[in-house]
Amino acid sequence: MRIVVYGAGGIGCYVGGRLAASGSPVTFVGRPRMAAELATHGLRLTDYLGADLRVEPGAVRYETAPGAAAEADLVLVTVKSAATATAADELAGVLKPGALVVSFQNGIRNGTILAERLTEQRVLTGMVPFNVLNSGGGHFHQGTEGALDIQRDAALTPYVAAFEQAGLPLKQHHDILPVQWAKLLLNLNNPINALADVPLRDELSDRAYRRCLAAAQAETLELLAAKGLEPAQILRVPMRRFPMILRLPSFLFRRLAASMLAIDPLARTSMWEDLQAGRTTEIDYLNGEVVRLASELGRTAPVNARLVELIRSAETNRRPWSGPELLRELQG
Ligand SMILES: NC(=O)C1=CN([C@@H]2O[C@H](COP(=O)(O)OP(=O)(O)OC[C@H]3O[C@@H](n4cnc5c(N)ncnc54)[C@H](OP(=O)(O)O)[C@@H]3O)[C@@H](O)[C@H]2O)C=CC1
Ligand SMILES: CC(C)(CO)C(=O)C(=O)O
Repeated sequence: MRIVVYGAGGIGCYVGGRLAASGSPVTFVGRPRMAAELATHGLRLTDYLGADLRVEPGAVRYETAPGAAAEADLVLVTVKSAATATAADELAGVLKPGALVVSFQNGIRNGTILAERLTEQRVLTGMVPFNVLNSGGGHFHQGTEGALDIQRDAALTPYVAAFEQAGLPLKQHHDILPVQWAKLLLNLNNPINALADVPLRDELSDRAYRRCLAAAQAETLELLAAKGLEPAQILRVPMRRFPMILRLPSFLFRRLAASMLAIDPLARTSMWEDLQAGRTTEIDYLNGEVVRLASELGRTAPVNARLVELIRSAETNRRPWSGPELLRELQG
């Protein structure tokens, strides 16, 4: 039952690391920079509940060539969305027929991109609800709560115990699409956090940034209603009530939505990390997905479209946006 993590960065090292720390045979496939880091430091996996686990350098199997996936029974795909098609083509050249492939990525279409290219394998869609902070030196920290969500499938049965053992139980769903859209509603905050250039907790404590997110979510919820798709409830409150809660004055928000601010003080979004590292972001797969949905319905999504444009421009020319400034821009 060899597990391969394909695209082992923040999420891949954390999820694969916890599986390895609890005794599962895991091979990581990723970049030479990460291979060197883990060869020196090994892995340290911590979480908001106080877990502190280690995988010693000699026990981390980190490879940089796709061929390392040839022996995989289960592949966890954890590349960013823009890299999915290339990863799928590489995997198609090496995987055994019948191998199980799971996308643990944000966005809606990664599972489809994988399935189109991996016709001899079984592809499932998963979702990671929590934040992982890559602190460097092989240390990955889960900063928020949540179980791994995944499309229900009998092929998962041999792996359920391993994930349970790793402290990452799988929550299986008959229909994963409403779960993906619920997560995407939260990820609409990724560009706002990346443009704000502050930790998530500071950003969500600022009502102007929250109103930006509320506007992006309200626009998306209307489109989903028009499409007849009800997002799943993945947090304590139904998704459709989020915009109203986000718009509350800060003293009320802190009182009524304390759990939304229960985030590691250093945590930021994966899109902030991309801008920081000078990489192309996932904006086309997040807010861009809303713009696509609007056009499919013959409508527009001006708030999300503007966020796409602002991130496109920040990919080459970055500067921090204050809350009121960003709100004016989105209302404009
Ligand atoms: N970080 C977080 O807190 C969360 C992230 N997510 C989602 O999880 C997914 C993964 O995110 P995250 O872990 O942050 O991303 P990272 O960028 O940290 O990790 C992905 C890694 O895969 C590498 N990679 C890309 N293409 C290949 C390839 N063909 N072969 C081998 N390695 C490759 C990347 O290298 P390079 O950069 O050089 O291309 C990078 O090191 C995303 O969809 C993200 O939105 C979901 C929940 C929370
Ligand atoms: C968990 C969350 C919403 C924030 O870290 C995320 O998915 C991301 O950063 O991409």
